Amino acid sequence: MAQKEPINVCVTGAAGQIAYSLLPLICRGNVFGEDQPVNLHLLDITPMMGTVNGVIMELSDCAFELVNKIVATDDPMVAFKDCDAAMLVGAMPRREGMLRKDLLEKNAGIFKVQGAALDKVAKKTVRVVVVGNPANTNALVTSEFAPSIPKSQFTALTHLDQSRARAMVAERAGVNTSQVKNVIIWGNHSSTQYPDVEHAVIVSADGARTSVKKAVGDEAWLHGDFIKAVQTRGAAVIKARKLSSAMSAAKAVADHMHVWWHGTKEGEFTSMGVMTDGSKYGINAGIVFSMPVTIKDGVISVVEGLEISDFSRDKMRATEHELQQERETALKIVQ
Ligand SMILES: NC(=O)c1ccc[n+]([C@@H]2O[C@H](COP(=O)([O-])OP(=O)(O)OC[C@H]3O[C@@H](n4cnc5c(N)ncnc54)[C@H](O)[C@@H]3O)[C@@H](O)[C@H]2O)c1
Ligand SMILES: O=C(O)CC[C@H](O)C(=O)O
Repeated sequence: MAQKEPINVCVTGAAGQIAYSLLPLICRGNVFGEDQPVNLHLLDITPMMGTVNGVIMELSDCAFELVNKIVATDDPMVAFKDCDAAMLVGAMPRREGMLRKDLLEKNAGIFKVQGAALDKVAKKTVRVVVVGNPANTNALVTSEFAPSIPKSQFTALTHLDQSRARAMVAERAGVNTSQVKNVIIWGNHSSTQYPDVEHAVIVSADGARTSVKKAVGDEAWLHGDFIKAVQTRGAAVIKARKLSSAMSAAKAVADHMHVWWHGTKEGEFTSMGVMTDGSKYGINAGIVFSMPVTIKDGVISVVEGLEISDFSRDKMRATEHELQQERETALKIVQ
């Protein structure tokens, strides 16, 4: 069988923690497929290039068969050249005691520069996932500065929140995580996000579907401690590790891009931050808001027509409000 042409995959923040767990997943074929060769474009800032070279030495020592070429650079114009996929990880993580606002001030500028570079040199079909926090608003900034690339190509990572929610539900219901489907993350990758199980199901080995509500049988938990635990899980990891989540974040980035590349399964949806156009679930236009989506042939479509309870509506409003405020602050910073 003829070998596939390599695709160009950029990972920013290549010297950092998340990249260290993410790169092996890409190189083993866990993201783009086990038959898909990759040219890796690794971007970091100038002082980190020594570390990036060490990472490249290790990648070489792994002898990954799918790696065709590796380019290491501190120049976004080189990193994004002809890119098919861009994983924008590089940004400062929050440490204990830091506020979200502090991160916006520190990181928004990075995404202005990278958006402008993507605009000039990446393929117009490039699939971008923004991981660096605040991920939703950084995705918005990236897209603002890349006007020649369709807004549909910019997404923010909320897959980690989805995985956290599925794992918590699975544990509570006494089932395997793989059985928990269609949990939705609405809104911001922050403590206002709304992990919604009102449409979620547990699928048994014979294909029977039971609502999560029924399987868990504890609405007070689902409406209370469960939501809080998902919303604050990132902070809990920082408190315990004294470092931001990295292994789980890398797995989530890989899963996010894998589903974008290969599509969602029949009857299933996944959540990601997408640019709003004002026509879905009453959420205002112009923010990157996590929604349930299906994906076919690389095209992301928001799942429409889900019934939204008053409880859900209130939670969605709160996270929408936070994103609108972040948007205002960010656009002032990068103007
Ligand atoms: N969305 C999510 O679910 C999620 C989950 C975990 C972490 N994060 C975020 O991901 C980001 C990275 O986390 P980490 O633990 O890998 O951090 P890290 O500090 O270990 O690594 C970040 C890397 O980015 C690099 N960097 C900084 N500015 C850059 C620029 N302009 N261009 C390219 N690279 C640059 C740094 O030099 C560093 O090597 C943080 O903002 C963190 O908060 C998001
Ligand atoms: O900074 C935070 O509170 C969260 C860090 C990271 O995004 C995560 O979800 O683990």
